[in-house]
Amino acid sequence: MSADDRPRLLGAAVDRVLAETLREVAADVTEGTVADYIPELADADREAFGVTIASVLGRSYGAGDADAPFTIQSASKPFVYAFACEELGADAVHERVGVEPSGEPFNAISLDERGRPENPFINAGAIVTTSLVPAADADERFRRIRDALSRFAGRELDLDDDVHRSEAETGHRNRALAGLALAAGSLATDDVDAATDPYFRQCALRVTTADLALMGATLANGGVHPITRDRVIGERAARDTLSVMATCGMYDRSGAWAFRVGMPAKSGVGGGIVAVRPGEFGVGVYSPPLDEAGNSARGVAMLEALSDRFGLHMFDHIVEPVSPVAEVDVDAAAGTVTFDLRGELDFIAAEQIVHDVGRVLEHTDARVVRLDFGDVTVVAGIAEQLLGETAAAAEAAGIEVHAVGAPDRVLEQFGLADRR
Ligand SMILES: NC(=O)CC[C@H](N)C(=O)O
Repeated sequence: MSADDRPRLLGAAVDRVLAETLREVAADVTEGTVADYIPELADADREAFGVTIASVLGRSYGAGDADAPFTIQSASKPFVYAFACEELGADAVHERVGVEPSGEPFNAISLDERGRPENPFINAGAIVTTSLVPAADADERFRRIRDALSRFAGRELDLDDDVHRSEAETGHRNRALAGLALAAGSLATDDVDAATDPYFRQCALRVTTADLALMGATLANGGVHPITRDRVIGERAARDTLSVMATCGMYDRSGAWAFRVGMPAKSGVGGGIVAVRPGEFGVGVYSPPLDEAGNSARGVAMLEALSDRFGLHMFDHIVEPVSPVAEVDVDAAAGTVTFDLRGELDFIAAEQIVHDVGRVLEHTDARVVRLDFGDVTVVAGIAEQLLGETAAAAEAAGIEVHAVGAPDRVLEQFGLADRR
């Protein structure tokens, strides 16, 4: 083994599981039809099949045709939506497009009672979202979208001219959807082409599963690219995007997807799917044959298998979280009790702390409680309230509460800055 092989070897276990799962899925899933309503897509290699997982720490794991290029198609939509939310604020975006799963195919004629497409991930809503990106004309709009998507990927994405031309020549239904949105007052320009032209080009941007995985990892990481460290969007826009991906990402299979896979995701007719494990990683999968809903058949099966194998469903039960109280130290002579706290303090952690403090106070006559935050990483809003109110109640009962060992930021967070 050369020194150069060593870093690679450290991730080999994940690469191996990915390769094995890919092989099993390829053997099990043989149905699906390559999209041909955009003529140029019909030439895709049916057997191409690849996967990449990119973690928020910047490491990537892959198998199969992980680096094969394909057009991003509808997997561009969450990133353009995120960009529009970042530029305009989510409220302005939702003046013109909703956030309801449509229960309909990707190319459905969709307008709600307010004249808005149901969500930004079906074509009608995606075209409206593209039209919202502030720009003087179609060229500038596309340039801004390409720049934004390139920042999500961490490299300059290029356009597949043939696929773009092919869709521009045949995309009459999308032009009609843009026309309906214009008539209903939801398109942000009065020139249909100024919306559909950049939309067709955004769909024809070329990516690999490695790009999709990093784009997903940027969302997983609250909007910061794991490798370039570029803050592409704010945390709120990242959260908003993941919310819509969780409910609307897989068209009229969004319910079955949430049930079986349980990860925010978005598919494209080029055969790509991007999925996200918030806080942890992004996944990119590629296989051109599509199921009846227009989602990559093997891609869906691959993510189902990974979700099962790695326990990735967002509602999987975390059995026993470690106790937020690492140690309790009673100094009877001094009349103090010190609680060494650790980790991420969410509601349950705060509940545990309050419970432990109460029990210790019942069994000692300590008059001073010291909460040591030295090893605490985050205090969630709800934990902040619970601990703050407990501290106030304890003081009312004649027990002093001191917060120690925490950065000021954490102390201020729950009103203990003056209790040191
Ligand atoms: N589902 C998709 O990927 C559709 C994208 C494609 N460019 C279209 O508008 O038809």
